[in-house]
Amino acid sequence: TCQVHFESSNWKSLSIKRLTDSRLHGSTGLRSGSQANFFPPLEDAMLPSGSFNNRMALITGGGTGLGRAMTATLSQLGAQCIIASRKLDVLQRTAEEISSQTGNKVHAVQCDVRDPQAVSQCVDQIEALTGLPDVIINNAAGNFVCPSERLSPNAWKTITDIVLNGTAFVTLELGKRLIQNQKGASFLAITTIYAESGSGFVVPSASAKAGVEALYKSLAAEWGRYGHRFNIIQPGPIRTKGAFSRLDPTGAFEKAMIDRIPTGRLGTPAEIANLAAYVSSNYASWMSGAVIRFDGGEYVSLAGEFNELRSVTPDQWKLLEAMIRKTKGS
Ligand SMILES: CC/C=C\C/C=C\C=C\C(=O)SCCNC(=O)CCNC(=O)[C@H](O)C(C)(C)COP(=O)(O)OP(=O)(O)OC[C@H]1O[C@@H](n2cnc3c(N)ncnc32)[C@H](O)[C@@H]1OP(=O)(O)O
Ligand SMILES: NC(=O)C1=CN([C@@H]2O[C@H](COP(=O)(O)OP(=O)(O)OC[C@H]3O[C@@H](n4cnc5c(N)ncnc54)[C@H](OP(=O)(O)O)[C@@H]3O)[C@@H](O)[C@H]2O)C=CC1
Repeated sequence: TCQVHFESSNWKSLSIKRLTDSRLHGSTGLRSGSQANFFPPLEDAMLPSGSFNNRMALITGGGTGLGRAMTATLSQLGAQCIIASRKLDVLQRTAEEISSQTGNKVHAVQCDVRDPQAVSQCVDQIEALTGLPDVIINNAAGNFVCPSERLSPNAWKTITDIVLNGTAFVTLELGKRLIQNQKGASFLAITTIYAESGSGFVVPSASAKAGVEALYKSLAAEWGRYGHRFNIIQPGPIRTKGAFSRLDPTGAFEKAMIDRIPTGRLGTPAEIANLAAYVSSNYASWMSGAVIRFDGGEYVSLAGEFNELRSVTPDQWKLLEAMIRKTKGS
């Protein structure tokens, strides 16, 4: 039976008490993670094979993590891919591995997106290798958790240069050349759910990702006339070495994240790769200016003022309901 003593009628103190009381914690059966069984991730490519035949795709940061997964899916669906980032050895290894699995060529091009000259040279190289791409995925990013009072000017500049300026340099350089060549394209930016809400402890990333969203929504309006679509995916937490080593270095944060995600689990790289492939494909040719949150419900879970009441047990609800019903008038 439930042994909760109500010291006040404040539901928040009740909820916090429950979360820290191990005798009660197991009793709801709701937060055990078993709800993830309702939402199993599917790992195979969703679109028909050949959906990207004769199409060229550029994926920045395509050597690792989510960019690598998107490259693998696009390549499997027939695209010729170009992956670009700073570490050529990592890019070459990924390119060879994916190519050998899919039979479609993956090119590795070194590029630091913070440097507009390097971006221009990278696009020269791409033009020579494959011609201008039909699909551009701005996925490269930098981030780390840090109290804002500890950030140096260079720390701020490093993150905002990669995320906002890097995305702008790649997008503008390719956009101008595509316009000159009268070629249409799909642009996709990978942001994050806190681009919308802001978030403490990742302030340069939050500011830059919000800027990326403004850039993409603005260009969706301006460059439709040139045949360009611009869309945004905001992922929730998906385990990658790059993200988790910098945002949850001890691993202590992961359980709390899973507990607040209504689907009871992290996302997988293959799931976001399927969504990115759809958004970048001709099946989504009417989609532009869209912001797609892909987070298992984490954002709304964090936002709702009363969502902590999930941890109230049925017995506790009986008590709460009796208290509420006893109230007469205001
Ligand atoms: C758990 C996940 C849940 C949710 C995820 C949600 C959103 C995720 C968003 C993401 O973007 S995840 C992707 C993360 N991936 C990466 O960050 C990969 C690339 N990152 C890097 O290469 C580095 O981490 C980098 C961003 C710091 C850039 O490397 P670079 O070599 O160019 O920089 P420096 O090492 O020279 O540092 C520049 C500048 O920053 C200061 N700095 C670096 N780390 C920290 C830190 N941890 N705390 C405070 N400051 C830091 C460093 O000191 C330099 O400043 P100064 O010159 O010293 O002033
Ligand atoms: N994983 C997650 O939970 C979430 C991820 N995201 C977003 O997903 C995207 C991928 O992140 P994820 O795969 O997790 O992390 P990774 O660290 O694996 O990916 C980041 C990529 O960006 C590249 N990169 C970093 N700096 C530069 C630069 N200056 N020039 C060119 N490329 C650069 C890196 O390659 P290199 O080091 O070779 O330059 C790396 O391949 C990012 O936009 C991130 O913000 C958003 C929300 C959640």
